[in-house]
Amino acid sequence: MLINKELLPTVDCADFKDGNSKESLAIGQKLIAACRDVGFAYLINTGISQEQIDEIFDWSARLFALPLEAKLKARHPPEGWKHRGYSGVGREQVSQHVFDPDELQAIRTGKFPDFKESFDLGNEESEILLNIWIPEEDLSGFRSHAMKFYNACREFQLSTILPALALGLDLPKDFFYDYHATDSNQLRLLHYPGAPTSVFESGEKGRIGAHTDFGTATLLFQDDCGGLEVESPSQPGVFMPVMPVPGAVVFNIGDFLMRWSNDILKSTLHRVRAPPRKDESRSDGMTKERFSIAYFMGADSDKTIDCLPGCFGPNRPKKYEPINAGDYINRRLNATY
Ligand SMILES: O=C(O)CCC(=O)C(=O)O
Ligand SMILES: [Fe+2]
Repeated sequence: MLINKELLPTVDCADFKDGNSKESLAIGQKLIAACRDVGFAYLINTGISQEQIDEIFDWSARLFALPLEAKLKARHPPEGWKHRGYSGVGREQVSQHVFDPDELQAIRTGKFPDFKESFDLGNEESEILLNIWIPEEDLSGFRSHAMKFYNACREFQLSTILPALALGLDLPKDFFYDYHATDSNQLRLLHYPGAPTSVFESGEKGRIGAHTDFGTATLLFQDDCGGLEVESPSQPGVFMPVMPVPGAVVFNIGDFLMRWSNDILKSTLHRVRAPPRKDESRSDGMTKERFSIAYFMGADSDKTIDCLPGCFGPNRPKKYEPINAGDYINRRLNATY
């Protein structure tokens, strides 16, 4: 069996700088190779400091520890595409066209239902999707700190991720900017509560079912609990643990970029299971809670995309019609809620 290190390539972003050097090109090429071969990578030296990450995890813990009535003051609207605010345990169940059959069966029979709560936010300037905040008096300071972290992710997306993807695909460095200009991104704080280990083992509860992400790409920050698993590129149906690595951010691409690339880049199935028991003799029969934070990068809803230059040709015809980014994402979001 592959060990974790071999499963996910590590891309060191330290030398990317302004994206104009041969080092930047090499980073882009390594990132694209990871997207093609695995769909996932560990990124290091992202410029988002461990201090900033620890700080937002502290805020997340404070938010989810609030009484339910306070969290419900920022309740997520019923429409799936309005991805803002608080969703309580059991509100959302991820759905997927390409399930592995066991997972599909499990969801159909009510097994491994997602046992999680989440809080979503995005660009404060958006006129289409307004953020929904818990009142300041219930969680003073959260709004400004959450936006600070959102902006740090956005800055990394603009300074490094989008140009690196473009360079790795042999496209002009600024190719993706035009499609990601209006900031249609989403920061999602996730909390998977603790529970008796037996309920996870029996399938009465799960954490997040196997799915692919919808958008362009995702940054995923996880605490030290473990449990994230990614489908092995060489063994479909086999899920490999993606251990938390201090200082590393998990990166993956979503279905939108896969389609855009004519399926050259892979949007890979992943899920969160209860972490394996570490030390049986000390187990108190409980699986501990887990926190994670995802930053989903999405294309502007008014942009229409056609197959990326270089991803089609006489031997590789275009597989898909052009599609409007907003239509595509909303169709997927409405299916989960
Ligand atoms: O919690 C995690 O580590 C994964 C979350 C995830 O895959 C998602 O929200 O799309
Ligand atoms: Fe995901």
